[in-house]
Amino acid sequence: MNTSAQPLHTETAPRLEIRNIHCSFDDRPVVDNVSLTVQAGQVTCLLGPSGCGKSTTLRIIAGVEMQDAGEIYVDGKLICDTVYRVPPERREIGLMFQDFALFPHLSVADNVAFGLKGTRAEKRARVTELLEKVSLSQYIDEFPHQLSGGEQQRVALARALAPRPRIMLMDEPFSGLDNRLRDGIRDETLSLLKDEDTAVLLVTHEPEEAMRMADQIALMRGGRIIQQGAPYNVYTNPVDRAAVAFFSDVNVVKGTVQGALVDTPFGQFLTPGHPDGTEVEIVFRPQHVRIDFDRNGSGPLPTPTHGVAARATVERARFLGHESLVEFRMEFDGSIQKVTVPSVFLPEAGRVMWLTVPRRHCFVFPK
Ligand SMILES: Nc1ncnc2c1ncn2[C@@H]1O[C@H](COP(=O)(O)OP(=O)(O)OP(=O)(O)O)[C@@H](O)[C@H]1O
Repeated sequence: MNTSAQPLHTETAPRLEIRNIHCSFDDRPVVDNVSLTVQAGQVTCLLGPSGCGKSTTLRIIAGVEMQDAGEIYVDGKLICDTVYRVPPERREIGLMFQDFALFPHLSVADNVAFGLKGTRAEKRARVTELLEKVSLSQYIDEFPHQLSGGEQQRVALARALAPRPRIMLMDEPFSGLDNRLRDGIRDETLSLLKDEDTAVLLVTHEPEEAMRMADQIALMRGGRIIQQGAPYNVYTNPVDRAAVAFFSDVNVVKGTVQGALVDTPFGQFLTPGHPDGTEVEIVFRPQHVRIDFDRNGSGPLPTPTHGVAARATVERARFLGHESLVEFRMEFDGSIQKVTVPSVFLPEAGRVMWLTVPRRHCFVFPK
């Protein structure tokens, strides 16, 4: 039996694991019992609204902020708890922030070589390799002010990746970029990160960015991770109404539980686990509502798989470029429900129509 002190499960250990991290400022918990893992070659996005504690979590992992409780492991080896602490420069972590702050007096090559060790030739080879990967070889001897914002961002990425960090921490790295540049740079960044097999923890407040970049999303609110999983699962199995609303507009229909069922104009919904009298909300997204034309007051033909249709009147309709947004006033309670249609659909105000929502796209939450 091997009795020497070995790190636990190194073979299968995640590249980065944080366990039960707490951090308070002036007795106010800002990071509250946060645990997550990131595998090598994977991108985990810490997604949440401004002020929810994302950057503080990243700074704790980088070692520039100290947690009040909890541990950080890299490849199964403890690198930081409240007693033991590997200093930031020895954590093999690459950092990339929104203001990617290249050194203005250094050439592109010297910026990328900045954190590198080894001979001149070894450094030159790594710089050349990375600049090729970010398609900037022709700028090797230029200075940062001679490059566009997108090019500077790619140099910053090459600089952060040059020492082959075990982990990359990225804090809103694309938010300073022009909208039209962003998608292309995100995709290039993603393929380079995968190529380098580093583990990436990326902070963002933009759901589309997280959906585009992440293998795993950790949804954060008020210092806590409220849901973690693959983007598809987080989007399609939200834990509460706010989790739905974080990714898209929402529609809400209210009801009261009676015998594990709630009656709504869209038919009855099962509400297992909610006692009688509980007020619940049926939440659904505008893109999941189906519209049928009124056939002289008789409504659509019954289509049980789509659910029950409810009558509504067009309040207004707008074309948004990639879709049309139609707002309906519901006959049953006068509420406004939104529907998006992925084409030009601009019915006139006052027109009566029928709305149906497939059950699989409806979420039932206690109010
Ligand atoms: N050093 C500090 N001292 C006191 N309060 C702090 C400190 N650092 C952060 N905070 C507070 O902690 C909370 C979380 O900040 P943090 O920067 O982690 O949030 P965030 O989710 O990254 O938000 P944003 O996207 O706006 O940066 C904020 O209310 C912030 O004011």
